[in-house]
Amino acid sequence: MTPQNRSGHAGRAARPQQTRVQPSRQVALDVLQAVRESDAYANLLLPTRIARAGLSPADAALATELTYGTLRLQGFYDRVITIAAGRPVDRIDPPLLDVLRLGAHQLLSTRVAAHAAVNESVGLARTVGSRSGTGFVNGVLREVGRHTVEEWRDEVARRAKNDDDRLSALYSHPVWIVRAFRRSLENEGRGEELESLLEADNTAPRVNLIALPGLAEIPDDARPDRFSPPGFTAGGGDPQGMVEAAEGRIRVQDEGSQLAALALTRAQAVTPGERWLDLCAGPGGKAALLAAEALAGGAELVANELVPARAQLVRRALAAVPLDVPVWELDGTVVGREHPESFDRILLDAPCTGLGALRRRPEARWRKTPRDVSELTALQTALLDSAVAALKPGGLLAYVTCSPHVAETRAIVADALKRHGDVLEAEETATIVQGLAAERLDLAGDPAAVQLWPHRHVTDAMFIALLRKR
Ligand SMILES: C[S@@+](CC[C@H](N)C(=O)[O-])C[C@H]1O[C@@H](n2cnc3c(N)ncnc32)[C@H](O)[C@@H]1O
Repeated sequence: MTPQNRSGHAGRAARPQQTRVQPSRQVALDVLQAVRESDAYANLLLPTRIARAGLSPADAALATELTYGTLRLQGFYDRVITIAAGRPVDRIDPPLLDVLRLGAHQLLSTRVAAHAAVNESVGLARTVGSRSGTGFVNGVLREVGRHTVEEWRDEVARRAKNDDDRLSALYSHPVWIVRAFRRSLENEGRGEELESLLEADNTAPRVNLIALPGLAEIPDDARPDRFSPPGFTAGGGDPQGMVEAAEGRIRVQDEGSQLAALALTRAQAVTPGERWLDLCAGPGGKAALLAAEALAGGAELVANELVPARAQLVRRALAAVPLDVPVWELDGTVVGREHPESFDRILLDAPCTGLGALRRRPEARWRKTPRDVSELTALQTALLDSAVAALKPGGLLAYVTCSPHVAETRAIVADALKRHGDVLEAEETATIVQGLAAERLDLAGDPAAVQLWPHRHVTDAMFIALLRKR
């Protein structure tokens, strides 16, 4: 594999053919740049950019695939680009690196013809940098395109420093995340599933929907979820159209999130007049499901969310349910002190690293650091203490994260059980979740908690632990 030894000021390169950049590639590049430069969230920015560019549905789908695919496999593409360019990626102009990543994705992971991928990338390079950069991009991508993805995988693996580095490179996850996932799987005696998990994280998630129980029905032509009774994927129809037509009574929601909320609401029969609290409710997906379940069972619900803009989203989500749900904007860590022993059931869907939702937030893996874990675990502990204080004796608490990191999951719960051992006990969450699921889940590890996985359950990696206050 021949590195490109040019300086990046490629006066010597053959002049690439002039091309008009195809708009979906321009949109993808704009989003990649915004993600890199201003920490934008691809899932929020992409729809706006697609609308602004007036892309057709086909072009919008291409822009989405290019953006998400490039962000997911960025770690692998960077290794390839390093070899092809003969220099580490941190010595490549960042705007040109965006173009190279997007080009490498087209060459190695799509059916885009190689000449189109290279020419379009050269066109994009022209829009972002100096004229000299176009020759560099042309040379590097021609080298990338000279080998198949399998050959690149072999080469990248051959150069890896150790096995964690190999997995990190091939599956495009930072090493610390590879190690965190391994630890969590080993904790369940399933360490051998690591590569399947890493691979599943690089697969686009299905758009999963929920028909809020008692308020909407799963459409006849839909495919019901395997596990969550109100969950489904759309048959032939457009999921977004379905959501709009149902005015919020049908919503987009991952199956794992549905199971987490249902674990709390269906763990035992609801006594009318029960008071429920969703302590960290924004943006309100689980709050809407809790509200529907509360309405059906005659319970009351309070939602709380610290961030006012997110509290607004909770109000919007709750508008679909004809139940009066107050939305507080309190710091959840003080709710226990201000409202002691006030609630029969509490959902603590804690702020977390989100490492369990990397399929849908592709850039998150490059942003999070181990330091985020330690900051979040302190907050998770404080929120859990507050939730325990706010729970009535006999009440039930669901501690939930969309992260499988042991420090954010089993360690937080074990620590709380130790500190509140006089009043708090673990429920057999696995039995409860199996009891409500439409089909038996393949669960492993300590049955006091449930860890869902993208590779095993095709859900986000949600963690659910039910705790009872004596
Ligand atoms: C994982 S999200 C909750 C997701 C939500 N349950 C849903 O299903 O849509 C965690 C939320 O906690 C909020 N949060 C962070 N710190 C908080 C605090 N101290 N008190 C209350 N909410 C907080 C965040 O703003 C975020 O909206």
